[in-house]
Amino acid sequence: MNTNPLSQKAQQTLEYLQKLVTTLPLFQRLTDDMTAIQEKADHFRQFQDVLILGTGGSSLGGQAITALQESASPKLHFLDNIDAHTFADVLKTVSPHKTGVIAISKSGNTAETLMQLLTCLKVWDETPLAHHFLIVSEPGQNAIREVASKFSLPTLDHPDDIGGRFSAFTVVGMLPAFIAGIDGQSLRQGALDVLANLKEATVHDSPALVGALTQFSLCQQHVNQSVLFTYCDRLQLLASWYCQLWAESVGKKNAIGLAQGTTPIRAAGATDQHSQLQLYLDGPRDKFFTVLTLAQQHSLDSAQADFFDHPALTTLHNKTMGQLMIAEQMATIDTLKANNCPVRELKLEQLTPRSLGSLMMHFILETLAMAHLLEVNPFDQPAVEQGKKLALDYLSRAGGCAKHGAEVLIEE
Ligand SMILES: O=P(O)(O)OC[C@H]1O[C@](O)(CO)[C@@H](O)[C@@H]1O
Repeated sequence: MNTNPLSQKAQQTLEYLQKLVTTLPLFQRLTDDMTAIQEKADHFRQFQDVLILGTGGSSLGGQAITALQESASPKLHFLDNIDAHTFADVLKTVSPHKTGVIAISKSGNTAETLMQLLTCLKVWDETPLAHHFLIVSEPGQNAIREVASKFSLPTLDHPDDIGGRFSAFTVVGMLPAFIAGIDGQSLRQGALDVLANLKEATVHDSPALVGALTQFSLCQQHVNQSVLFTYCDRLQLLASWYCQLWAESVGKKNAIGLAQGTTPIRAAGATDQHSQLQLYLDGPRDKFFTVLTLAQQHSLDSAQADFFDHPALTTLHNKTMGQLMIAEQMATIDTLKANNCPVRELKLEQLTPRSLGSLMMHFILETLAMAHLLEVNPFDQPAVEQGKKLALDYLSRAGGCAKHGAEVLIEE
């Protein structure tokens, strides 16, 4: 019997994950019928533009998945904020008669999403609303369902037993995926592939467990930031999705009130080599790096530079942009290693719906494993409620914004 405490924790965490696979709704629903979602998606595919309202887990999964959209239409606009300037800019570019609007909110009570929806309903008031709008929310009574009922808007159910940040494989991610023409079944298959491997895994060959254990051990040594460096623009939104998943799941107090968690950070290669890398290599040794790379980068025609003298140009001669990207991703990994920074590479042979599904499921499992190791509940987010209540309180009090010196510009 192994008496090393970390080995024991590892074994318990693996058993926890393997049990979750057979019990947790998130994993059970991966083979659910998607006919109703596909039908709604077919309807929305007729539009030129589709606005997807919602925030956090009701938006980020869809954003990460639809980054793989190949077709130009319909154009999807994920509006996940309440910056009226951005909202107005998008509204200027779309014609209500040619645009569908989908509002997603698990709880149905999120102020930001409700404000977005109420704003759109006014703009679309000369269109048949039931044709243009769709509401996705959990069953039962809530604010967004009251709006749906008042305006006779069609609805789809968000599963009530799958939390927002874990919902990318449900209607929340699948509906945008189908609208964008992405093969949602393959995406789910990628997730199922990872679960099948987990069922057979040991503590030594479960990538999710090994990833969580590495980060758990490092965070005992005050390495409490987790940088996800993506070398592919289409994976930048995956990094945003990952940040919410990780932050809301592991960043909280444990049963005896001790603050736990590591801070997720997004970095985009090669761009952020010219912005953040200096700090990463030379600054505080408090970061763990995951470099997400592609084995094959997209390539345009090779550059012609043999008629120049400067070595910065001649080095590029006959080389493609994809080759430069591959060289840079390798160089970043090796430089991090050379500077004794803890780093791992997650390499995708190809970026497809199936490989993306596998990657997302890997991160979900790694997050659940980390929460188990830290002894926190991965499924709640108690601390954010305080700010939500206060914001509504300020909103309802006249002059509340002035307290912070903020002003609201009202445009007629
Ligand atoms: O889907 P909902 O209920 O609108 O919530 C949106 C997001 O808000 C949060 O509750 C945090 O504020 C997230 O956990 C969630 O993904």
